[in-house]
Amino acid sequence: MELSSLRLRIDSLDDQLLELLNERMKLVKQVGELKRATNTIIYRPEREKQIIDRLEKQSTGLLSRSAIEAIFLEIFAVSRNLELPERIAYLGPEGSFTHQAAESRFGGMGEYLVLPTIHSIFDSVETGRASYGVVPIENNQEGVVIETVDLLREKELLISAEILLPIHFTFVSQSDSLQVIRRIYSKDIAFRQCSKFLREYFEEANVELIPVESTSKAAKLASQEPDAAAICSHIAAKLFGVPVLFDNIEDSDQNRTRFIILSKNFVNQRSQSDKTTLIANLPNTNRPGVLYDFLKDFNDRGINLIKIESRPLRQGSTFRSWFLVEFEGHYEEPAVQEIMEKYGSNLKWLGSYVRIA
Ligand SMILES: O=C(O)C(=O)C[C@]1(C(=O)O)C=C[C@@H](O)C=C1
Repeated sequence: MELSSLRLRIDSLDDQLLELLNERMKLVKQVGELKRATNTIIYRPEREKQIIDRLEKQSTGLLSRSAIEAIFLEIFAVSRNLELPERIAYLGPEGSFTHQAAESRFGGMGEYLVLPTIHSIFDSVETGRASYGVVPIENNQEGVVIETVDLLREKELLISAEILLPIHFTFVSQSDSLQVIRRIYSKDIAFRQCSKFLREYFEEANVELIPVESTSKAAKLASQEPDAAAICSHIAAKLFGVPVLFDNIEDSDQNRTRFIILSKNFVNQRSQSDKTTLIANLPNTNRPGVLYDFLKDFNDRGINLIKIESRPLRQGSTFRSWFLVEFEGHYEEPAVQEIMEKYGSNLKWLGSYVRIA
C-alpha cells in the first residue's frame, strides 16, 4: 500500500482512539467526583497494575508489556490530573534520574516541584506543599541511599509505591566529531560506571574528565561548549537539546535504581504481589538471639524477607542498631498482622505496595 493511503488509515484510527480516550476521561471524571465526595485517595498504583496486567494478557498484537505500560501509565497520569491535579516533588535538578523516574509514573503533564535535597522532598510532602515525593532509595551496584533510609525513620511519611529505573547513560555533544572533544563533563559515579566506553574511545585522546555535581549540569555545560561532551541521562540530553552521539554507554546493563514515592496517609489495597517496608527498633540487641528471634518470626510464618539494612541508633557510645526491613506481603495479611502485634511499638510500618523490584 502507498504511504498516503497508509497515513489515511492511521488518521482514521487516531480519530477513534481520541474518541475512546475522551469517553474514558468522562468516566474517570466521575470516579474523581466520587472520590472527592468520599475523600478517598486518587492515586491507586495497585489498580493501575491490575489494568496493565489484564491488558497484557488480552493483547494479541505487536505491543509488548513495556509498550502497553508506557502508553497506559501516561493515560493514568492524565486521568489523575483530571480527577485532581496534585503536585509531585522530586529530587532535582531537572534532567536527573529521579526526574526521569517521576515522569515515568506521573507523566509529562504532571505539576512538578524540583527540590535540591532529599530532606527538602520529605519536608514538602510533610507540610503538604506536594502530595507526593520521589526519592532514590537504593542502587543495585552502589547500595542504599542512607539519607532516604534515615529520614524514613525520622519522619512520619509512608511509601505508596516503588519505581525501578534502569540506569542508562548517554554520551552527548554539540560536536559530531569525537576528535574535537577536549572535555567531558559528568558526575564522578557516572565516569566510574562508563569506564569501558571512556577507555575504548578516549584512552589515546587528550581529553579532560571534569566531575560536576549532577549529570544535568554536565549536559547544560556540554550544550554551551562546542568542544565539550557530557555523560548524562536521556532526559537531560532532551532538556538541554544536546545531540546524543552514543546511547547506553554504561559498563553494566544491570545497573538499576529503585525509587520510592512518599506520601501522607496512604493505604494500598492488596494486589497479587506486594512488598512491605518497616523500621524495627528491637529491644536490647545486645542480648543473644534478639535479631535471630525476630528473623525467625518471619521464617516461621513463611514470609520471604527481601532486605535488612542496619543503621546506627546513635545512643551514646554504644554500637546498637535499628533496621530497615523489607519483605514480600501486605500489611493486611494475617501472618504480617501477627508480627506487627507481637512487636507492637518496636515496629514502624512504612507502607505495603505493589512489588516491582
Ligand atoms: O480506578 C480509579 O480509582 C481511578 O481513579 C481511575 C484510574 C484510571 O485512569 O483508570 C486513575 C487513577 C488511579 O491511579 C487508578 C485508575
